[in-house]
Amino acid sequence: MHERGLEESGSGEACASCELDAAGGESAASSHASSVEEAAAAPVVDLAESRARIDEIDAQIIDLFQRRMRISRDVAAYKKATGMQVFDKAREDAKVARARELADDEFKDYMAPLFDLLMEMSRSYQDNILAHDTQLARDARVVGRAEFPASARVAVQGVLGAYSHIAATELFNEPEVSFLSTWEDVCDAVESGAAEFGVLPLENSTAGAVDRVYALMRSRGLFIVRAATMRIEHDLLAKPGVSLEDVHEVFSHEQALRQCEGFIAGLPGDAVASVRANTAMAAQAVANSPRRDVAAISSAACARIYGLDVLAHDIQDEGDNYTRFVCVARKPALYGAPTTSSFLIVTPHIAGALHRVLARLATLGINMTKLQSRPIPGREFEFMFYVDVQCVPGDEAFDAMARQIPTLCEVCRYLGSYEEVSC
Ligand SMILES: C=C(O[C@@H]1C=C(C(=O)O)C=C[C@H]1O)C(=O)O
Repeated sequence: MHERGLEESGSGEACASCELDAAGGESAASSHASSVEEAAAAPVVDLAESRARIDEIDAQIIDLFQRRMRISRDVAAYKKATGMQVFDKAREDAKVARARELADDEFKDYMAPLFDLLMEMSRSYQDNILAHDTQLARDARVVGRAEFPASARVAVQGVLGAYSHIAATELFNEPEVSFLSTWEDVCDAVESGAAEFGVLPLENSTAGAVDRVYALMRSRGLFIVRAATMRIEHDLLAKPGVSLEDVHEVFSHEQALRQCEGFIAGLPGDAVASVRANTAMAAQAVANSPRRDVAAISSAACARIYGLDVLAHDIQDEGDNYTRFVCVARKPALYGAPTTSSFLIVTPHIAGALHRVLARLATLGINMTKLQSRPIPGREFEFMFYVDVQCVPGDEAFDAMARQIPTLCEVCRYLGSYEEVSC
């Protein structure tokens, strides 16, 4: 009964545990190995022979699978002619329930994952045949290739020496930088054309996602055209001649202060932490202060800009600290050698909706490098997802994905394809 349907003709295919039953009078292989003597007495099933039998069955599975998929093709044609959706939940639920009924008790629980996979492949095949012309596919078709510009008008939030400014100078050889007060202002400048590009921090390896920047990626129509990961090295800066013993107050951005708590606690002069809007402003405040007992946690670049000395270098308590910045523009473009694409999706609020998206990426052989969930404003307990994948327009996998993934989502917005650089 173990190979019901496939072996109806009774080709003599026997079950290994039945053979053991016959030979040793026991039903489970594990009990055969319960003692050394019994294990020695038990007949060992030949591995090569078992594998040869598995190979034979697999050949039949392949044949049946292909027959099933060819029928799926007919179903796709029917759905195209009648305008029916590819996914039919009621039919799939009934199929899994029936498979559980047909399977022996021992194998019932394998039926749902087995049929989920079979039906996912059948749906993927149908979606491919239907070649949906989605907005994502249209956006990807028009995105052009170009060299990344060496100089440009670039907007950043903060002041001279802020990490976003350093990122802008790493991304562009000769940026003409404008310093704005907020990330919203940076997006406004890019949208209005006042700046060609904006540089925004998207995530930090210790502090996590920068929620407000993610929200802007959703609400604004901007595209990522490059990403830069920068190792953040926090330094302690003070006026020339000030020593570690003199420091009684340390200025910095609250995240930097948190990342250097242990260092501050270990300072000889019982120093207290004092929050500033950002690390560059902290350096500026030390430079402008008449006091000689203050220091700033900031960057080596800010030491040069504000005429301060580096009292201690690389002072964060824990290992490496990276921030990933994105360079955004009004239009998508493939600059240099892009490898990563980002998009934002909202899946239907039903069981398995996100699973179907992830399964489709797996079916298409696409490597997903990020999945970030954020609440949808105004919709309680519903989430949108930011997805990064390792393929770009023009790749066969991307083009298939662009036609298929939007059909599984309520919203699927392309956020751009870009090269990832480190600085
Ligand atoms: C093949 C069909 O399309 C899809 C795939 C199914 C399958 O592979 O069995 C079942 C339902 C649909 O989600 C169908 O509608 O019958």
